[in-house]
Amino acid sequence: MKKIRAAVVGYGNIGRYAIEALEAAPDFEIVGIVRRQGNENKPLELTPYEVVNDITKLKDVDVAILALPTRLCPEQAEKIVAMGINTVDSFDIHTSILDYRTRQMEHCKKAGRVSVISAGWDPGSDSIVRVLMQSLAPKGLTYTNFGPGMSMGHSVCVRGKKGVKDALSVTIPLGEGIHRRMVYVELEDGAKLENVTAEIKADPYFAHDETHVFAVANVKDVQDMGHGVNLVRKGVSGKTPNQRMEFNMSINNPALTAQVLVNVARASMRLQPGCYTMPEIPVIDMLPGTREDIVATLV
Ligand SMILES: NC(=O)C1=CN([C@@H]2O[C@H](COP(=O)(O)OP(=O)(O)OC[C@H]3O[C@@H](n4cnc5c(N)ncnc54)[C@H](OP(=O)(O)O)[C@@H]3O)[C@@H](O)[C@H]2O)C=CC1
Ligand SMILES: N[C@@H](CCCC(=O)C(=O)O)C(=O)O
Repeated sequence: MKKIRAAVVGYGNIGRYAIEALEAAPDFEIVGIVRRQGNENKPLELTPYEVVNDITKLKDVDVAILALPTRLCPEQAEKIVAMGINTVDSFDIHTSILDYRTRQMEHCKKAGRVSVISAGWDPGSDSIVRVLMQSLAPKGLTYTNFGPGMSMGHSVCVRGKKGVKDALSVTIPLGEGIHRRMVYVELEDGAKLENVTAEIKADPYFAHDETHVFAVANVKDVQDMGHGVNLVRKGVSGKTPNQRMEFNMSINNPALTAQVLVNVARASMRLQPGCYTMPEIPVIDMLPGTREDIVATLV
């Protein structure tokens, strides 16, 4: 059977784990990796692969996994679908997802291609669980409690601030979906902690949560990629109250996110042209194999 030809765009945390997830998948082949620096200082583990600085240099790519900082995804998704290549990404600014989907829908329909956006674990697989739980108990309350653990979106956001060499943002659950942000920054020479703190607190990633910023000598010494979620809903099925449901996971953040990106890259090959979020995709299409085998074994 013809394998799905995937490219990975960006070789940071998610990019590295995306390569591993693609290598472990039975139905994918890696066409190449797109990096800002191209082939320069190619890491040893990428020896078997073509590394380029522009996706146009790779042949016959079916789907591009955008392992880029969230804020760069919309622009790249627009550019890459216009080349006739499907895209998947883990864009995680929840308040901007609908706008992004609306804009990317137009680009996908014009190009006759598919984008799956905001696919990771949150937004992503948690979004599917929230939709499912709400369908099981249509009236009620759902709480998404993260961590404690490293939020990659928040860490990437802080790393992009002036005066910051490296950063780690840890999410602390306070209960009922409320979180505290503990941010550890390695500052550039001459940068002032108070200026960096003010910039972080003003960013939409942090503006609505209690946030504390600390300077550390070396972020690598305090980093841990573990994270997790506790999703709970209590509500009413029909007219019957007290229905309580819960979903928990404790994970390596980039490994889980990359696995989901590979799953939706697969699903993208089976969808009609358009832009989708995860609850809009049949979950069965995220697995390799035939629908018949999956129905026979998992339904
Ligand atoms: N939805 C979800 O559940 C989740 C979403 N995410 C999202 O994934 C995103 C990526 O996270 P992560 O892999 O840790 O990020 P990294 O910073 O580790 O990697 C991003 C890579 O993008 C490339 N890149 C291209 N342009 C730029 C630029 N201007 N600045 C910085 N990097 C650039 C770089 O690769 P190169 O040098 O090779 O060009 C870089 O290594 C996060 O922003 C987060 O929002 C993360 C976890 C979960
Ligand atoms: N989008 C997150 C994954 C969900 C956890 C989260 O949003 C948080 O810790 O705030 C991330 O970037 O790590």
